[in-house]
This record gives sequence, structure tokens and C-alpha cells, in this order.
Amino acid sequence: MIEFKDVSKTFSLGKRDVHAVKNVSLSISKGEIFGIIGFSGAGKSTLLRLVNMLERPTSGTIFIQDIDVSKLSSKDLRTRRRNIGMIFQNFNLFNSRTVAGNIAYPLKLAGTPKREINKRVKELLNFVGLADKEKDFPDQLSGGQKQRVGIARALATSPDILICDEATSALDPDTTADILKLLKKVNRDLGITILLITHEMHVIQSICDKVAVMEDGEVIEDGNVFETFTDPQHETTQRFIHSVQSDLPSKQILKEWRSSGGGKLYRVIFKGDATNDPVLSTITKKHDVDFNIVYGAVRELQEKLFGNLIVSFTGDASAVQNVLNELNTIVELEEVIENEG
Ligand SMILES: Nc1ncnc2c1ncn2[C@@H]1O[C@H](COP(=O)(O)OP(=O)(O)OP(=O)(O)O)[C@@H](O)[C@H]1O
Repeated sequence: MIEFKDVSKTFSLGKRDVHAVKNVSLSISKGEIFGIIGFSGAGKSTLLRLVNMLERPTSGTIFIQDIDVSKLSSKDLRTRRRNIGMIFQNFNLFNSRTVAGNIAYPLKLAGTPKREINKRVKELLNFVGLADKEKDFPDQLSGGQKQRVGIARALATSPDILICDEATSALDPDTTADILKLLKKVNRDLGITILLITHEMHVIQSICDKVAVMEDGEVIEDGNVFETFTDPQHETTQRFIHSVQSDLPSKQILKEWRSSGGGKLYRVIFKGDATNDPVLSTITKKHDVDFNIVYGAVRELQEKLFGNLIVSFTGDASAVQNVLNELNTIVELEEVIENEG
């Protein structure tokens, strides 16, 4: 659907070059919700501007629905752009137009007949849950309602792709959850591919199928959200994940555990089927070892379970070693080292 092949974008600022995007190769399939996460300045917005063809790559190619958009004429670009809807952090609504007027705007630009526009606007108002706000102006709406108008407007020309530029960053947590739910509905019910950028890991965790982590213009890690969350490879990815789920007790608690004579601690990671079986109790019972879950949780991610527990084992040293050996064949296991946390 969207394919980046070795794409770079360099801005020349007088004598200085800014390499905003460096050698990015990414593949976004039809029907996916694909999230790009990165800290400020990582190159996310530039990547989006390359997708909606507001910038041309310095090198590399970008295919959108099998068309190499880096080679299109300006006129063809304008036509292709209608196939991509976009929503923004600050909504970008026309304050002088009503809600209906905002949603109708792209249809007017496309020369759609008035009766058809009215019908489509009503349909979209129902879809985003704003049927009673048709005649209101943006400044009479809450942030969440404004973003619903933004979504309706982006969907007006029935695009195949929706791009979301930090679409929930200006909203409170409850409203964010509502808007993310609506985006999921856009994806599931209308089959629209969604590409979003964010600096918030909980957005990725809530609705994305795939994620790419950007740093300093490069994609440093990408893949399925479940795999990335449960086995992050890069330190920056780990930092993002820790922002939504702490997987260790605080340093203070660890210190108290050590000073009160607590034994070695192990991180036990369960994924998928292993979360359904009483692995810990079965194996420890067999070897006559006791276990104590000191910290952790089992979470749901992409409709799969993922457990991350910090456990101590007590018993005969060789029996504990047998437990560790056996556990190691079923789940991921590692000792929690002294300076972690
Ligand atoms: N038009 C431009 N001219 C010159 N430099 C630019 C331009 N656009 C972006 N940059 C630079 O490219 C780098 C990447 O910027 P970009 O806006 O893509 O990052 P970002 O990840 O979206 O950051 P933020 O979350 O803060 O918006 C930055 O160093 C930025 O200053």
C-alpha cells in the first residue's frame, strides 16, 4: 500500500545540511494501522510530508498503491492527494464555517453536486457521532468534538489512507481513548489504512498493528506491536515501553528487598499460550521449591496475553537451579541485576 525504499530527505540550510530522514525502508500494508513513534526532531513529520507528497525525497522511492509518487507531476500529485485524508493535533478547522461546512469543504473543492454533499455530510456526522452538531461552529465544540469533525472532513472524499499527525496529543486521556476508538472504527468498518505519528507509546499500544521507532532520521526498529513490546531490541524502544509499563519495582523497593535479605530476583516473561498454563506452580512444586511474585503484571496486548513477573525462589540451591533450567525451556528468564531500575 505504502512502500518506502531507501528514502532520504535532506534540507539545506545555507551551508548546513539537515538530514531529516535517512535511508528509510518501510512497508505499510493495506488495512493496517501503522504507528511511527519518536522523540521530537526524530523525523516523523518529514516522513508524513513525504507520504502526502508535500515534500519530495532527496533520494529513494515512495510507492503509494504501486505508483511511484516521487516521480509524479504537480497536477497528478494533487489528484493523488485526494486519496489521502489527514487529521492534525490542532484540528485545523475553519472557525468561520459550521461543522457541516467544514466537512463539506473538500467535497466542494472536488466539485461534488450539492445534493450529494448534503447526503454525505449527514452520513459522516452520524459516523463520527455528531449528528446534533451540524450547525455549530468549531469554537462551540470541545477538543474531542473538534477532532471528530476533523476525522469526518478527512473521510469526506472516501480516501483509502488516513494520516494522523499527533491527532490525540492535545486531548485529555478519556477523550484520547474515545478518538482512538473512533480511529479503530474507521480502520475496521471502512477498511482505511491508517498511518499515524506520535510521541506517546500508549497510542501505539492501544490501536496499532505495526510500529516503527524513529531516531535521528532513521528507523531504528520496526515490526509487529506485540513482538516489539515484548522483546524491544533498541534502548530507545525500551524507554518508550517503560513510559507505559514499568517492568521493575522502583530502585528503593529493590534496595529494601536486598537489605532485608531477599534472595536473587528473576524476571519471568510469559507470552501467548504460556500465560494460560500454571507453569510456575507446576515446576516449583515438582522440585519442592517455593516462589514469591514480588512484582509484575499480566497484560493484554493486541488480543494476546503478555506477563512480566519478578519472582524469587526459595529452597535447596540445586532444586532452585533445576527450576530455573526447566522454566528456561518454556518462558524467557533472566536474573534481575543489582543496578537495574
Ligand atoms: N523545512 C525544513 N527545513 C529545514 N529543516 C527541517 C525542515 N523540516 C524539518 N526539518 C528538520 O528536520 C529534523 C526532523 O524534523 P521533523 O519535524 O520531521 O521531526 P519530528 O520527529 O516530527 O519532530 P516533532 O515531533 O518535534 O515535530 C529536525 O532537525 C528539523 O529541524
